Amino acid sequence: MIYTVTLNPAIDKTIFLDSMRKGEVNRIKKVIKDVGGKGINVSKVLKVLGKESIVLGFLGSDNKKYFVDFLEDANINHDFITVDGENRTNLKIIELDSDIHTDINDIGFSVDEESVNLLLNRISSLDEDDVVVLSGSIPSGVSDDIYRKIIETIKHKNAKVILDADGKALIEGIKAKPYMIKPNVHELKNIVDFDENNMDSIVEAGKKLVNQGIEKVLISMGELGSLYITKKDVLYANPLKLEVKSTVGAGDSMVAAIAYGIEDDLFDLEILKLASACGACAVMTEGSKMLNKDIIETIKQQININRR
Ligand SMILES: Nc1ncnc2c1ncn2[C@@H]1O[C@H](COP(=O)(O)OP(=O)(O)OP(=O)(O)O)[C@@H](O)[C@H]1O
Ligand SMILES: O=P(O)(O)OC[C@@]1(O)O[C@H](CO)[C@@H](O)[C@@H]1O
Repeated sequence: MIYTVTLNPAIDKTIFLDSMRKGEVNRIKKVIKDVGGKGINVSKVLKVLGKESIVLGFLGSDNKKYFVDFLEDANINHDFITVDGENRTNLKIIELDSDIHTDINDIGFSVDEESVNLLLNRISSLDEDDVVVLSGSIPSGVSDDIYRKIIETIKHKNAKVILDADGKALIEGIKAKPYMIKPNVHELKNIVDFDENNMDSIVEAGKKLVNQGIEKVLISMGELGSLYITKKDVLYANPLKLEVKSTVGAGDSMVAAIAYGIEDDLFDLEILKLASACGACAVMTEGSKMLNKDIIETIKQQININRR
């Protein structure tokens, strides 16, 4: 089974306006709302790909129904620990005149120690060979080394953990040597030093992490495509020229494809192809709405993978 963990779910509120004028009243032209949070997004894409998963994590009691109704309508399994407070609303601002996209992510609820222990217990009961996705920011009250603790709890069971985090959560998390990580270039900068304008230097940074014991590193580089680095191989996926509707969830869509590929024992090349198609499809989709499987299949045919 694939488990996704979302410690800090979010309602993604995408607002469209002509341009943002600081210090003035700005009028919104259009709003869309989606149920989001990185792990939840991964489970949404897995559903589209035809794969079952279970969403774990924390869910604030105040607006819990909005999330539960969405997940149940979409037939996505969930088993959250309910905590006091409200799930955050993250603003995704799209300025139509300049096509600038800005994210303003809220802090979210605070979690008590008892709830953290309940989650750790729930995760410790996972089965051998499960695939576990740990992604997104850590709410207040939860320590920065939570992902490290979770990985240490389940690693001996042969569970394969994919970690997609930023800052201290990533720095701490990689100490437990997850099976795979999916940093973007900015996140990678937090853990290794390299020249982001030089592809060879980015590859070397990925290799350094593989040599430290992380088996696979997928580095997403936005409009420049992505690199998939293992002990045996360095694969590069060319980007496609796309109409960018929203990059929100592009990384999560790649992570979903990786989880799918790991569970189905796909070759790395196939995983990267599917991940790139899912990432591209997310970019072509408004907000963090559910992707379309036919579009993913069509895009997959256009992805070129080169060995480096
Ligand atoms: N502007 C773009 N044009 C074409 N493809 C893109 C673009 N932005 C993203 N992608 C595709 O989506 C993948 C993931 O994007 P990105 O590197 O921005 O992930 P991310 O920063 O983790 O995203 P997020 O945190 O918003 O989910 C890229 O590797 C690429 O395949
Ligand atoms: O604040 P975090 O947890 O880092 O990121 C949260 C978030 O930006 O990630 C998803 C896109 O990847 C969105 O659905 C959500 O709003």
